[in-house]
Amino acid sequence: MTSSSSPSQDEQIAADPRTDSLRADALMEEDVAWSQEIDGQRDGDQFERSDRAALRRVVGLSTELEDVTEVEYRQLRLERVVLVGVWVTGTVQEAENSLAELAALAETAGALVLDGVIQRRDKPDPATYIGSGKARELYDLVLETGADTVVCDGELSPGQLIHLEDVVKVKVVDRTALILDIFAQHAKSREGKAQVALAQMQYMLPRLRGWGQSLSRQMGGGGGGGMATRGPGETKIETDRRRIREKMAKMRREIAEMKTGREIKRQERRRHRVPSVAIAGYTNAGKSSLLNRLTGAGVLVENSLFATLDPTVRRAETPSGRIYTLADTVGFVRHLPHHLVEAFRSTMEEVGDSDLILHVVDGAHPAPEEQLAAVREVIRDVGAVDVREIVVINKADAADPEVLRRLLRMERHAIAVSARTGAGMTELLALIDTELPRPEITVEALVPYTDGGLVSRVHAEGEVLSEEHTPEGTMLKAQVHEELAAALAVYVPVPAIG
Ligand SMILES: Nc1nc2c(ncn2[C@@H]2O[C@H](COP(=O)(O)OP(=O)(O)OP(=O)(O)O)[C@@H](O)[C@H]2O)c(=O)[nH]1
Ligand SMILES: [Mg+2]
Repeated sequence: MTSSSSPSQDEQIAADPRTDSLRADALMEEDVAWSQEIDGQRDGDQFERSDRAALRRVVGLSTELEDVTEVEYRQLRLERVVLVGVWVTGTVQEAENSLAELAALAETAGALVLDGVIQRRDKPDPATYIGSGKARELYDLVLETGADTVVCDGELSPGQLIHLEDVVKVKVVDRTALILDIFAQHAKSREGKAQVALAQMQYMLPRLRGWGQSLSRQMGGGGGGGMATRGPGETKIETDRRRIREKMAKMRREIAEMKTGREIKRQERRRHRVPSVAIAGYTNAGKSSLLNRLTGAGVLVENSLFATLDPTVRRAETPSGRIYTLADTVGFVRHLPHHLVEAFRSTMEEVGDSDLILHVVDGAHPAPEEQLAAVREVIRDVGAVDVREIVVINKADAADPEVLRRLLRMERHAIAVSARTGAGMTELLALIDTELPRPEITVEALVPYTDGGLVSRVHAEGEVLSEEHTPEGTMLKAQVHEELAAALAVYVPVPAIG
């Protein structure tokens, strides 16, 4: 149909007979703004489509392409997607934010976002997620944009995926699958990879029939019947299912073993009573940037969602010289797939186990309050309700000062900082110092110079109130934790009986 060198755009224009005559003009346009040009000259039918559409178009969603090489690169290996959301509750702004986030997720997964629509409904359609009429309009949009995948903003049942695929004639995936895919791409450690693989298998198991298996659709209701009614395909699916279950069991055993190693390290830290601070927060809030800024850790920072999947723990020191650990954690997202919450529970327990949570929120995001709420929900989920929290409002350099004021008013225990410029870091460090639990036991001990290691420990793990070098050894007065107090007990001078 076309002999041009940039096939997909041409094809998609040419494929639509209504725009065929516009093709030559469109090709002369230098940039990708062609779609608006064509929009302006649409025939009546198309205007009507947008008029009657309860499918509300969310503007500004298309992936911004920086240069031609990127266009070619993306077209070679990436999927072209159209997003669709069902807007059940809340304001239109909230619904649009959710779809904008889905667009960011899709881009993080490597897709090119062509368009996005939302439909207002009381609840998602049990058969096709969006209403069946709207599903046919979605099919038009798929044709028009040349998309090869539709991404739905929710978790769809296996049946909904199949039925919607039937109508739109391209692959349909949901938010859960998308997030699983990103996690799979980003996991680096052996444990992280295993956890994601396990979550993917859990997700796949009930959907095994779904993927292009017309057979399962013919079988209909629940696949009752005995051997006699069972086709060869069904047997294959059952075999697959059994294999997946076996793999999952093996994976669970492996994960349990890997977890032990991390547990031991964590207990070691606990035994030494090193206070721990966990940096938690919504994905892309700037958690890794903050860790880097506070400790020079050199952790990967990326403007993409879920850049961090493997928890990093670094040693840090308060201005007063106390040692503590600072842990970077996996980012949170609204509607975090249940399987992933389970898979990453052990990682998130790191948050629950800490003495202090630095809850990082992106002050420059359009809806920081929603992010705060979503993160708190997960924190509650992993049972970390009793841990003290400092809300760290990040990206103060880019945020609207009015929003910063609003957040600071709302959150009693909050501080505005910028991990990028370093603004607010001194204050944050001081705040961490005051919030970290202090050792409770006051001791006075005369530690001989032969046991200098113990003096160093008191400095690192406790708080030295006074220190004096005498001929017999170091005279220390300090606040220490129980174990250290026990170690010092032998050097506590026995009061003279007078
Ligand atoms: N303007 C501005 N941008 C920032 C600031 N802190 C971080 N960023 C940017 O925000 C993006 C995300 O930063 P990360 O530190 O990777 O965020 P994260 O919370 O670790 O993200 P995940 O690991 O993906 O959950 C990067 O592009 C950073 O450069 C800041 O204070 N100001
Ligand atoms: Mg990170």
